[in-house]
Amino acid sequence: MENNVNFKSIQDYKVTNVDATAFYISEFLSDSEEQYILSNIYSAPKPKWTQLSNRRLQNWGGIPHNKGMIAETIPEWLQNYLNRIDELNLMGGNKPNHVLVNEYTPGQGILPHVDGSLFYPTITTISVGSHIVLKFWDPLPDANENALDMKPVFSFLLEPRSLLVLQDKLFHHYLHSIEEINKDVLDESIKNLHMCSDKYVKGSTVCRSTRISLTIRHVPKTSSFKINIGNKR
Ligand SMILES: O=C(O)CCC(=O)C(=O)O
Ligand SMILES: [Fe+2]
Repeated sequence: MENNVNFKSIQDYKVTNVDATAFYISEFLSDSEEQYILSNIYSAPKPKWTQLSNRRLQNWGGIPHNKGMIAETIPEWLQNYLNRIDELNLMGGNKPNHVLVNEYTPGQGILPHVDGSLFYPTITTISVGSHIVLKFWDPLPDANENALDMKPVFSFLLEPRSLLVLQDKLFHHYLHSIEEINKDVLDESIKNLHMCSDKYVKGSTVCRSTRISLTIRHVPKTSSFKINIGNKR
């Protein structure tokens, strides 16, 4: 399958007008790759989906756990994209080994959170099917565990077929969320608009359709699970 972008270096895609560190690649995937990913995700058996209250998801590569992850083989259609991410050398020599697929219909989203210690601190996200706006929040210094105070600081437009990379303070410090709304206003809070296609015009409102994200990360501790069948000794 053809690769739309000839990378000189991921550094050429750094989002320079926000705190460290984000990279954004518009058109990371071709149209046919996007269709290929969508058709594979939607042909997964129904039990592969986990339904949450505000989205549904698929786990590939295993279920991350603080004691580690029992590694499951990633199918070839998906491994292909993990290899593409691996070539960018974003995970300190570790290979991406886990993919969380999230599906959001218009009006669905995800509450502010940080991804936490189960993962090597690089998040890579491929978006397909629709755009979405990812919003970042600064936790306030007097935040306590009961009521987490935070203020919105900026947002990124994630176009279909794009790749987003988050590291450093954008992994550890700022929370990220997707608002549960049907359309997004492309206002001045969106800091990567200049890196997006011209079709996304500043000040306009864009209606969401169903978006799938593939969050590709490295889970540090993995083991393979060996089943002993018929050997009781
Ligand atoms: O769908 C996205 O881009 C965000 C998903 C996310 O934040 C997560 O899975 O931790
Ligand atoms: Fe997240």
